[in-house]
Amino acid sequence: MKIFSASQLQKADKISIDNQGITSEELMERAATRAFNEIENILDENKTVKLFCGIGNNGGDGLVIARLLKNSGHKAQVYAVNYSDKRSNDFLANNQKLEKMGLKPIVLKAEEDFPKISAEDIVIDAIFGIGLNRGIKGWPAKLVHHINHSGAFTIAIDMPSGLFSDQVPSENDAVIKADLCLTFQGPKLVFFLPQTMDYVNEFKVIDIGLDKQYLESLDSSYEITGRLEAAAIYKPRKKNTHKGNFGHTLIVGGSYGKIGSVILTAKTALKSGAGLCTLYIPKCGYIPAQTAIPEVMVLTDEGEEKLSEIEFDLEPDVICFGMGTGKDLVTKEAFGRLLERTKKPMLVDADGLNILSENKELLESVPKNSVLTPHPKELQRLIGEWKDDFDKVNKVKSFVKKYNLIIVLKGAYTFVFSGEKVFINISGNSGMATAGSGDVLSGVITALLSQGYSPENAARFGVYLHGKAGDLASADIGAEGMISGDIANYMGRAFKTLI
Ligand SMILES: NC(=O)C1=CN([C@@H]2O[C@H](COP(=O)(O)OP(=O)(O)OC[C@H]3O[C@@H](n4cnc5c(N)ncnc54)[C@H](O)[C@@H]3O)[C@@H](O)[C@H]2O)[C@@H](O)CC1
Ligand SMILES: [K+]
Repeated sequence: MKIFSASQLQKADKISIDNQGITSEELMERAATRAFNEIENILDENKTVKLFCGIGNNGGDGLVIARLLKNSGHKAQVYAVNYSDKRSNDFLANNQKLEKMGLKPIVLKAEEDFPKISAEDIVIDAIFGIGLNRGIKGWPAKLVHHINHSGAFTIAIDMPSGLFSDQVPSENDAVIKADLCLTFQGPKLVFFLPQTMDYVNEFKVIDIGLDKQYLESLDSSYEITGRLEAAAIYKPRKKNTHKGNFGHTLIVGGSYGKIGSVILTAKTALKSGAGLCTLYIPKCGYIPAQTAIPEVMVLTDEGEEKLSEIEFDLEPDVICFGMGTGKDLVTKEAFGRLLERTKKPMLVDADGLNILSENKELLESVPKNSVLTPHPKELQRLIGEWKDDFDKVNKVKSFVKKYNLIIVLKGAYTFVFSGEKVFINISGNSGMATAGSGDVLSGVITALLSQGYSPENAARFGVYLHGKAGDLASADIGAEGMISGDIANYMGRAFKTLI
């Protein structure tokens, strides 16, 4: 699923109206009716709905919803948030229809007019949608705070009012905090960025029937990775195969006290379908690794406690480097030599990334199309500071183009940057914020690379599977109870959900 900008959606509205031979009022009726159907599904008859309508088309949607609520016998109070006297045509048309039914919106013009909102009420926010072009100021801003402080379950129509679709609000801007956002046609980029995601606790996409062909023709850098997209990438195994078909992964990492990290990565690689897996670790890790995973082969470095040479006599299909290595000079130098010798795309994580950040000249030697998996702090060390999330996204886009790499930026929504594209993953949960979760992610992506997935698909699919395995683990044992080894243990079941 592509993510469209506000201007693309506004244009798609117009084109759909023309192609379908309908009026904009009819499109509004369709969009708002579908939103109403969702609202009705979760409405409890005893609840009072307080609808706050702006005076543009987002407000028009609110008025349609008010009419439908009244028709189906719900208790609804409708307020027109009169921040200006320039009402849109479709707002006016729907206001008339509502008045004909004997329901006249109460006009709010100042703070004295604000109604009491109790925590038991349901608020529908139809004040501003994608037409927002400046921060909300004055008494409407106070109304937004009044709604946010009420404790009422708040449903935003299309966008939480005050949230821009293409910029981060400033600290002084008033923005609705929506428990649920019913968003038209597709989610907006700001729903996924760390600085703005908290305004949308949950969102549901309402298909308002815009012209499919036109939408498909639109260019967008941003795409969602959900179940459908993951299933399209998945290549089920053929019957006539042997372990050699699924590749040999070499996982290089670990140091004294941090052998667990590479063990987790290797275990996950095997549980994600890698045919063979060899661990390359300092000597001190030999017994723990052999004991923890009998299926893995273990090679040891000359170094007792840290990697110092990285010499091996095998031809892996993919090399993964960096978890638990530390950044010692001998390790850095051995990593540099490994990069020089490696031609196939590899995966670099954790201290591997920190070594690259401290020795930027090494970035030129990272094989093209390699996958780097930083968390935000590691990313900052790699690319420098950013002003806000939009600036960060642009900086990462330039970085991946400059070095021909793929960046997996880990977070509540993990972003995969590849060429012009940014893929936003929607599986996963807060239980995955636990030690070693990143080591597991490296394991699954490495295993997919070894099985012949392209680096972009391996990154995108691996991130999805990692999140899905986390969701299955959380459903069974709870977000607090799960540890990263559980994510590895649920990997097979994550694949099975795609069959
Ligand atoms: N035919 C269509 O175009 C459809 C539009 N729909 C709805 O229409 C919405 C967009 O409607 P509009 O373009 O009328 O815009 P909004 O309803 O979001 O905003 C109304 C107007 O307020 C003004 N404004 C913006 N920021 C302001 C601020 N901070 N303070 C005061 N005034 C401000 C702008 O002039 C803007 O056009 C969508 O989000 C969606 O809810 C849907 O009904 C689907 C169909
Ligand atoms: K809204």
